[in-house]
Amino acid sequence: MTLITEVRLRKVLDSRGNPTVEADVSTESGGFGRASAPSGASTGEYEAIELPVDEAIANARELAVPRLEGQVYAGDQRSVDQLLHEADGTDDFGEIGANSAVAISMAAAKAGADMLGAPLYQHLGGTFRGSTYPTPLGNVIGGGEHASGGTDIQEFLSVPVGAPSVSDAVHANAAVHGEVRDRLSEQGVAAEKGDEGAWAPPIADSEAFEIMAEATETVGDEMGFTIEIGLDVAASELFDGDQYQYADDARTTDEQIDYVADLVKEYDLVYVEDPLDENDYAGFAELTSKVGEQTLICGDDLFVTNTDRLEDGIERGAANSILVKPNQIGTLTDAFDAVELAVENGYAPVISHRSGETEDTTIAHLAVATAAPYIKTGAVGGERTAKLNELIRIETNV
Ligand SMILES: C=C(OP(=O)(O)O)C(=O)O
Ligand SMILES: [Mg+2]
Repeated sequence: MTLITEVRLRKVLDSRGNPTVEADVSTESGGFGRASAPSGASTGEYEAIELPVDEAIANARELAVPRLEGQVYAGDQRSVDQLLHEADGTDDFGEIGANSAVAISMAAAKAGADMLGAPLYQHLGGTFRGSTYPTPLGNVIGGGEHASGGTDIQEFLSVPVGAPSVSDAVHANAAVHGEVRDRLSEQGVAAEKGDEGAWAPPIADSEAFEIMAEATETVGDEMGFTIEIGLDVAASELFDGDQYQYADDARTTDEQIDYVADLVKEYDLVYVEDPLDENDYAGFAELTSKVGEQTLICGDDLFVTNTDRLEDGIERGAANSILVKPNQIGTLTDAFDAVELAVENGYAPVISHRSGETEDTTIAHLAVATAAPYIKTGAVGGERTAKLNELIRIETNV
C-alpha cells in the first residue's frame, strides 16, 4: 500500500550554495521517495511563491504534513497535490511555499514509484512511455542574471537535433561546451562559468553567435549529425518598461521583434525562449506569426507553467512552445496539466531545470513520462549531469 505514513522536511544546499527544501516521503509498506526543490534567479513575475527555506519548512510542517500523513496514498498523485493546495489555501503557494510543495509532490511520486517497483517515468507516464526521449538543450554560453559580465542574452543553447540517441545528444552538448572553451582560449578570452555551468565570457552577443555557429558545426561534423542553435533571451530582464536595454544598444518592442526574427533567419535558430517581456502577449503573437513556422517561440516567464496563462497565450497565438518548471507552479499535477494543455494545442512542451539546482533527477523522468520533445538542463556540472546521466540510464535500461 502506498498510504503515506511520514513526511520529513530538511534544509539542504543547492548548486549556488543556497539553502533549499528536501522532502522524504515514506509509505505504509516501506516505499520511500526523496526530492528537493530547485530555485530560479531570473524568475517570472507570476511564478508561485518561493518562501525563505526555514519559513517554508515550518509552515509546511504545520499546515501540510498532518493532512498528508495517514490520509493519502503516494501512488495517487492528484490527491497528494490536491491536499497540498488545500493545506496552503492560496493560489500561489504563498503559505507553505512552492519550494516545500514541489519537494513533497516529487518525493511522493518517487515513493509511489518505489512501491510499484517501477521507474518514476513509468509510474508518471504509464507503461507505454519510455521509447521517446527529449532532445537536450545545452546551455554553453551565457550571462544575464546567471553571470555578471557575460552576454546580454541569458543562454546560448546547443541543440543536437540530428542526434540518433539521448546519449549522443548529451555528449554532443558537452563537446560543444568544450569547443567553445577552446575557441575562447585561442582568442585569449578568459571566461568564468555562470550558474548553470555555461561559459560567461565578456564578449558581445554578436561574437557569441559566431562562436556558437563554429562550435556547433565543428562538433556536428565530428559526430556526424546536425547541431543547431537555440536561445533563452530572458527578455524580461532586459526590459526597462519601455525598451530592451542591451550593453551597446536599446531596442523598442518593434525593433526587438525584428532583431529576434533576423537572428532566427541568420543563425537558423530552432528555439527562442522569452524573446519579449513576460507581459507582452501581443509581441509574442507578432513574433510567432513572423517566424513560428521556422522555430519554436517558447514562453518561460510568459507562462510560468500556469495553465491560465497558457490559455491566454493559446487564445492570442502567443508562442508555440512552453517551458515547464515544476517549481514555478508547485506540484507535478500542475506541471502535467500544463504539458497536456500545451500538447492538445500544438505547443511544444520543454521540461526545464532552474539555475539553482540539486542532484534531483525528477525532471528527466518527467520529460520521458510526457514524451516531451525537449529538456533544458544544462550541459556540464554535477547537478546538470545528474539529469543528463539519468536520461542516458533510462534510455539504455529499457
Ligand atoms: C532556467 C532559467 O533560469 P532561472 O532558473 O534562473 O529562471 C530560465 O530562465 O530558463
Ligand atoms: Mg528562461
